[in-house]
Amino acid sequence: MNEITIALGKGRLESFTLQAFKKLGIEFPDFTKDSRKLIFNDRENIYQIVLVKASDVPTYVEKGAADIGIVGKDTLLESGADVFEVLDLGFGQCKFAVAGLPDYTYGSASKITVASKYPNVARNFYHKKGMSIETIKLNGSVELAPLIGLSDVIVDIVETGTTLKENGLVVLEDISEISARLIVNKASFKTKTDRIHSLIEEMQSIVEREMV
Ligand SMILES: Nc1ncnc2c1ncn2[C@@H]1O[C@H](COP(=O)(O)OP(=O)(O)OP(=O)(O)O)[C@@H](O)[C@H]1O
Ligand SMILES: O=P(O)(O)OC[C@H]1O[C@H](OP(=O)(O)OP(=O)(O)O)[C@H](O)[C@@H]1O
Repeated sequence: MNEITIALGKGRLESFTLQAFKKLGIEFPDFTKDSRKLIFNDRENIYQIVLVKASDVPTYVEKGAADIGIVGKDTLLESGADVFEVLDLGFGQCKFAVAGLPDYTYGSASKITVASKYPNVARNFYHKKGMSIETIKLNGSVELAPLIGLSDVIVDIVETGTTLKENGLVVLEDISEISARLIVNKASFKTKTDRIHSLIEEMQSIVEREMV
């Protein structure tokens, strides 16, 4: 019987997650290979991973469809989900930044337009600076926006900086660091205490070991 359901986003965090569980002796079939299957059980049938769209991980965990989730801090911040964020897993590192054309300055414009996959993050960042903005929600290829006049700047993820560079854009301001986080449903944290606590502790020990 599966005791713990784990929501994981299809994409960049899959193989890191699989490796992390392997280090704990929790073995899943290699779901990173092309497959349309969405549910995978570990060898001992204690854990079940459900593969969902990355941006839906907080929803599955908040609603209790999954007990725990592995999700980028970016997605977690944007969602505002009511979950426990229990551990920084250390992988999936990148950062949030404001980017634009090299000569762009905020100047005296009364309102700037910001294109982003993360409109809530963008709004919060500018709100703290005391600036009001108009957000334009995009779902990808965000770097195009300032190039073709859709927005003044973008708020997006920067990892290697290649995408910005290849499109003639630069980081104008850093916002915050991002990495993958372990999140837990609030009710599961109470009802499945032993299993979840020991998983968090074991995960924490491998994260600390990797940092040395
Ligand atoms: N270069 C990068 N671009 C995007 N995300 C990155 C990058 N490097 C690390 N990450 C992290 O990996 C997480 C998952 O990224 P992935 O591209 O799989 O999902 P997504 O961008 O949310 O999904 P989708 O591509 O379906 O919109 C991100 O939420 C982020 O925390
Ligand atoms: O700094 P870099 O290493 O170039 O990585 C950053 C890029 O990666 C992400 O896009 P993604 O690949 O998820 O594609 P998308 O345009 O569909 O969001 C992000 O939105 C940037 O465009």
